[in-house]
Amino acid sequence: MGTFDIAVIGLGPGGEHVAGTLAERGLRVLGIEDRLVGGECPYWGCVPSKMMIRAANALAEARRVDGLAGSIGAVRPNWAPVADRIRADATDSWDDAVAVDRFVGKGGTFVRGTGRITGPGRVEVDGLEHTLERGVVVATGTRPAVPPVDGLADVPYWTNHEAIEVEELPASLVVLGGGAVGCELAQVFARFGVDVSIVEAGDRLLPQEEPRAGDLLADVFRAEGITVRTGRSARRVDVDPAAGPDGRDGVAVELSSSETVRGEKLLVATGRTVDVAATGLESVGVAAGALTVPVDERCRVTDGVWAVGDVTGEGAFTHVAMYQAGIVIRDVLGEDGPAADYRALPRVTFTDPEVASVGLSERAARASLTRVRVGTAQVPSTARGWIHKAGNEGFVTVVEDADRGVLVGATAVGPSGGEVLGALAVAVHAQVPVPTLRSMMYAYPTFHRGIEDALRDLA
Ligand SMILES: Cc1cc2nc3c(=O)[nH]c(=O)nc-3n(C[C@H](O)[C@H](O)[C@H](O)COP(=O)(O)OP(=O)(O)OC[C@H]3O[C@@H](n4cnc5c(N)ncnc54)[C@H](O)[C@@H]3O)c2cc1C
Ligand SMILES: NC(=O)c1ccc[n+]([C@@H]2O[C@H](COP(=O)([O-])OP(=O)(O)OC[C@H]3O[C@@H](n4cnc5c(N)ncnc54)[C@H](O)[C@@H]3O)[C@@H](O)[C@H]2O)c1
Repeated sequence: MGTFDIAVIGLGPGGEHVAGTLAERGLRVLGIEDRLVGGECPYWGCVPSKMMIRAANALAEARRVDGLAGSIGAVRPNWAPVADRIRADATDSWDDAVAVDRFVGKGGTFVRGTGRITGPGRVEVDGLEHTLERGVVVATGTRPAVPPVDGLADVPYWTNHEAIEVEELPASLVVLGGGAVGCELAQVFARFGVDVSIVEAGDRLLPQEEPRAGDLLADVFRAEGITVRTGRSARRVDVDPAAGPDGRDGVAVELSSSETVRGEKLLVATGRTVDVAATGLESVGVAAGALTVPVDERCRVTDGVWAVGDVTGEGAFTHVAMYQAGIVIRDVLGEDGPAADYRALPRVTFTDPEVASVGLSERAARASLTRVRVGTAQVPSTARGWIHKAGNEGFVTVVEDADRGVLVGATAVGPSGGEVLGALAVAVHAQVPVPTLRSMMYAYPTFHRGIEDALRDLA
């Protein structure tokens, strides 16, 4: 039992930033983490998946040498350096000692355990209660959502954890879910020679994005040998002795369309879920059935309780968690600063081509605004796209609120789509007038010059 100024439950990117900064600023901070300090992002999310993508993209580029720069013969993928790098460089063999020391070095008190709010100003960690004089920050993130599919619980499926920790690749993989996790990992494994089938319940891959982004990605995936099935979900999953190599069991997934997809392994990437009740938030007034933790523009849940990161449902991205953490740090310290504003929330799915977007899609804009204009430029038709040749698939789309003359959304699909997004995010965030965007210079021949073409196409 102890008395602190603040307790932070969950030390993923959001919680770790709040806890470390407030400790550095002299507050008595109790940091509570039941797994690894750093959370999903460094151990099973952004960082190792982007190392996998970097390696897979190197293979894809090598395969593009033919027709551009001669011939290097067949490229022979080897997963070992990727697994080694994830173990040694990214995750320290899934050991967070360095991160714990860093937090303690800033003056924080660390406890490994499961935290739970028991009432205003009170937190319990594995049976021990602590008193908080300023409050509690909930930053407990998400866990994989596993759909209620018959038989699924009886087969040894992968979530992002097993997919990231894999040392030896399977011969074949069924990926359930064509969102960000499913698409990124499907392409990685396929580029390393795994026979990948992806099944997405929505009409297209990345259904949250502009429809033409998902369609384009499906074309690229099919050209790379990935089997893409959209508009179908899993009805039943069974162990299938015939689906694994050398007599090892695999899985058979029966789809709503009655087709059966077989693979040595099954990756479930069908979204994430927040466990509101487990954090005890009902003791401070949050409805037990809430799907996410409701917060105001200062990330306050109620007096003396804040929430940051995936739990808030404002966007499951590390940059959202860090952004909200900054707001909570200021609020706890009584400092001024801008309130949360998600109009220019950027999203990048790091497939090849990258699918990057900010703000509203065309559909969302048309649903909420009176006059909308949209412009699109195809990357292969831009000077840089044409020069780039192999791997140049993509487009830039801009969405304008025509009454105000500002962009409210944009999408950049293509090589370095996430980098092209930078300029578009500034335009949406700062509400730069479209005539101003049209009158500036765009360096020749860059990918971001496609923005100028898309602006010219606004209609
Ligand atoms: C495969 C994959 C790739 C991704 N790639 C990207 C990317 O490229 N870019 C990007 O921006 N985002 C990416 N994300 C999303 C990103 O990882 C999350 O948005 C981010 O980790 C959220 O941070 P958080 O602090 O909200 O929660 P988390 O990272 O989930 O951390 C929450 C922590 O709280 C702990 N915890 C939970 N309950 C308790 C409790 N009761 N007591 C104590 N501790 C508790 C958990 O163990 C966990 O460590 C990716 C996610 C995945 C799965
Ligand atoms: N590059 C990045 O920033 C990045 C990368 C990975 C993950 N993330 C974050 O993590 C979050 C979680 O990623 P995710 O891909 O697990 O979730 P997601 O919500 O992005 O995608 C899940 C997909 O699964 C589909 N689905 C749901 N149930 C299904 C079923 N029974 N059968 C077939 N398909 C089904 C959904 O239609 C959806 O398209 C993302 O929303 C994103 O915010 C970000």
